[in-house]
Amino acid sequence: MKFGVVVFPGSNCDDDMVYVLEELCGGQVEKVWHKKYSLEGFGPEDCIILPGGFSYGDYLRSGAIARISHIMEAVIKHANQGGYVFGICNGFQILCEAGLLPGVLLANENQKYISRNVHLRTETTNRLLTHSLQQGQVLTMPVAHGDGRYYCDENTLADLKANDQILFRYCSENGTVDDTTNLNGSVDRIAGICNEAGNVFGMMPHPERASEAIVGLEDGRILFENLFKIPMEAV
Ligand SMILES: NC(=O)CC[C@H](N)C(=O)O
Repeated sequence: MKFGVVVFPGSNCDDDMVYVLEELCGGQVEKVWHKKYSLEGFGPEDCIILPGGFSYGDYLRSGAIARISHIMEAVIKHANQGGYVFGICNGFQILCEAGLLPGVLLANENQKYISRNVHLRTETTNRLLTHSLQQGQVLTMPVAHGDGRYYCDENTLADLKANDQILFRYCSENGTVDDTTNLNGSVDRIAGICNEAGNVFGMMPHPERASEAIVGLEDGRILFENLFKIPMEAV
């Protein structure tokens, strides 16, 4: 399997993604420009990454313009055929705008850009991205966003819970989720989710910025290593 890292005007985590997947994980990676109409050369066994950044300057609404870019038609097709897609930060925002994931990312509750390390509680290990973790395991990695407040209505939240689609919630160092872990006002402290089928993942924190000892944090690499087990049946 190989990875395609989509590059939009304003993406700024694409090189970090390529570095982690290629240099640290030993994977095969190709960048894919947003103006392409197809994902030619990629199959259902390949994983498409939507990296973080400020696609189209975050004008209109984060991810709202990227969602109508040429390449997203191909990404939606890839996902609908069962292909894996992983969106990080701005990538998560784009996946929600595109309807590949439920809900939306709103401006942070405090109306400020938040850039700091956070703790994440692993909510499920039944999904490819988290399969090697322990239920409740706490990971540490940075967030860097202005529009990170995950919102969905009550019915959608009930579905996310019932279908085991919540991957991570913001928590304290010891794994508790309470008022002190309300980072940005997200519904139920949600930091990352997947679709019902389990082939589309999105999260606001940045695992690619926490993937080697030299940067002080390594938990993020676990998530990328898990993707090398595509398809889920291979786990
Ligand atoms: N690091 C990022 O991907 C930034 C995400 C987004 N543009 C925001 O500020 O909310």
